[in-house]
Amino acid sequence: MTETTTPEPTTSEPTTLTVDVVVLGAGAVGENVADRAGRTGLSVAIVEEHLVGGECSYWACMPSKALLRPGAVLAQARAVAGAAGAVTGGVDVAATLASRDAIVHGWDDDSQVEWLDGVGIRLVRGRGRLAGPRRVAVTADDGAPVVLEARHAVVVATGSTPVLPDVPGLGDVEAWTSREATAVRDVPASLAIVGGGVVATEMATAFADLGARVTLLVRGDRLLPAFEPFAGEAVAASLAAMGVDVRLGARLARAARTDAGGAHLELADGAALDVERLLVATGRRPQTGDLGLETVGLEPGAPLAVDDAGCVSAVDGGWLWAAGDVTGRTNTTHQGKYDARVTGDAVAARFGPRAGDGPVDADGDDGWSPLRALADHAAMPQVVFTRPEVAAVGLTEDAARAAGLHVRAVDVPFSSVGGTTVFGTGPHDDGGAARIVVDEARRVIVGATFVGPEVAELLHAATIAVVGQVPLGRLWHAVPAYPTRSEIWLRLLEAYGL
Ligand SMILES: Cc1cc2nc3c(=O)[nH]c(=O)nc-3n(C[C@H](O)[C@H](O)[C@H](O)COP(=O)(O)OP(=O)(O)OC[C@H]3O[C@@H](n4cnc5c(N)ncnc54)[C@H](O)[C@@H]3O)c2cc1C
Ligand SMILES: NC(=O)c1ccc[n+]([C@@H]2O[C@H](COP(=O)([O-])OP(=O)(O)OC[C@H]3O[C@@H](n4cnc5c(N)ncnc54)[C@H](O)[C@@H]3O)[C@@H](O)[C@H]2O)c1
Repeated sequence: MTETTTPEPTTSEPTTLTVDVVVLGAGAVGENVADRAGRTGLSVAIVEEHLVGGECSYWACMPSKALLRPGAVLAQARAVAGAAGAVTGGVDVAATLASRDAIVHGWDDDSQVEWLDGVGIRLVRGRGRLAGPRRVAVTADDGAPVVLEARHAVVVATGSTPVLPDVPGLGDVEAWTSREATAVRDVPASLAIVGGGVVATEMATAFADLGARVTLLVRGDRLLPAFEPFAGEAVAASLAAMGVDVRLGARLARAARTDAGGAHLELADGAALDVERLLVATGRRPQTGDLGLETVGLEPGAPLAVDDAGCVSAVDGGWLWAAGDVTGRTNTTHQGKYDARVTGDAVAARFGPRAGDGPVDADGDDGWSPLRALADHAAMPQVVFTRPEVAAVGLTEDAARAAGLHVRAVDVPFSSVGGTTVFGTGPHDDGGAARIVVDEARRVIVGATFVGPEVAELLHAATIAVVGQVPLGRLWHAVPAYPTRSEIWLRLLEAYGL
């Protein structure tokens, strides 16, 4: 379980470091794999080419939520009589950007590096590539080559990168991805966003709050296509009420740089617009293009398909593992970290000091083994921090039917709940709505969606109900407090017929 270093005689030769486990990528997922495997006594080295903490801490979850929170608070205050009068202005742009800077620690990862040091994980800074079985070659930041040899396992947690559509002229307009948007210093007067998913809707909300004139160019016929249709409809209506120009069925055909340095955009239907900035938010792909996958017989660029423990079973020997965005299996931090805990524990169970004490892939008493990421199949939660927020877990009605389940969807508006009156509703906000999707064969909830202001915190109850497969008859005895918006649960069960 020790770490050994073999310095080579000349500086051009690589230094070889041998550890039990090598983790490639120190985002939230890589850090959690390293922690879970390392806490059992395995020696772990983690390779990171940019900042320890990865996308989520510096360019994704945290800065985007910092940009969104002030507008959400102001909107909610405006919805409450007695508080509304105290709101005399809009979002304070300078203070919001300063708060974002503080939340991302000024893009400095000292505190996370300190944490790695504290738990005994060896950080190797630089770009890593697989160089055959159990070997990772790193070009360190100072240019010195390092070879990491893993006695037992290499875990890939290199995340994902934005996918840019093939639009003529896109390269000339220096289009933003979510990185530039979340790190914004000068808010553009006008911003066009291509995409209708999570990044597009969150950034449209944030930049409208920050004072930009926002145009949303959505290829499809609705926003947030992965969610229940009423979610995208509510967000589209709210964005329009905020002054965002939401164009459905809009295809960007061509882009060109304007004399002023902005972007001239031509749409497939012949319409055109000039904007100061263009943000492209058209999805992400697993980051496996330049990882040396070909040295272990895998195809570069493809997601690293894993089994429920996180093992890349296409590679012989059980030494290659992966977790997080790079697997194409999850696309949120919380679910990636869940996979990381499972994978770190599975690696420890297979190779750690207690390996051999018991079966490594045994199911728990109820079939839910801690060494298998089963929630990925049945109960992934996600919150979209738009206004209204969208909070969903499990299957949509359509997805459940496509999976062959005989389901019934039950819909209830939040206006039916006393707690909503106290919480407050605004002029363009009716309080929102909720849906549960019930598997009629088992009378359990397989999906739930809440749409409304600050519904994020309502989600975990639904996640527990879905993972716990709590029968509706038993849920009936879970009494929500009055007057809270959790009474939506009572209304949903009544609407079902209890
Ligand atoms: C704008 C935006 C907002 C988001 N908001 C949320 C949110 O609110 N909630 C949520 O749950 N999810 C959110 N997500 C998704 C979330 O950011 C990702 O799911 C999460 O970051 C994935 O974590 P990861 O560790 O797998 O990958 P990453 O965070 O991408 O980490 C991978 C790390 O590997 C490093 N790396 C890659 N290749 C190499 C290499 N060859 N050598 C060395 N290092 C390498 C990278 O530098 C990076 O640090 C958001 C995403 C975006 C784009
Ligand atoms: N709050 C959160 O949990 C959160 C926030 C932001 C991002 N994320 C995650 O980050 C990832 C990336 O987000 P995203 O919004 O970029 O992806 P997404 O998959 O959510 O949405 C992509 C959108 O782009 C559209 N699109 C795809 N190709 C296109 C093309 N060629 N032209 C025009 N439109 C096109 C799609 O129809 C879709 O509307 C997602 O997996 C998301 O879950 C999560």
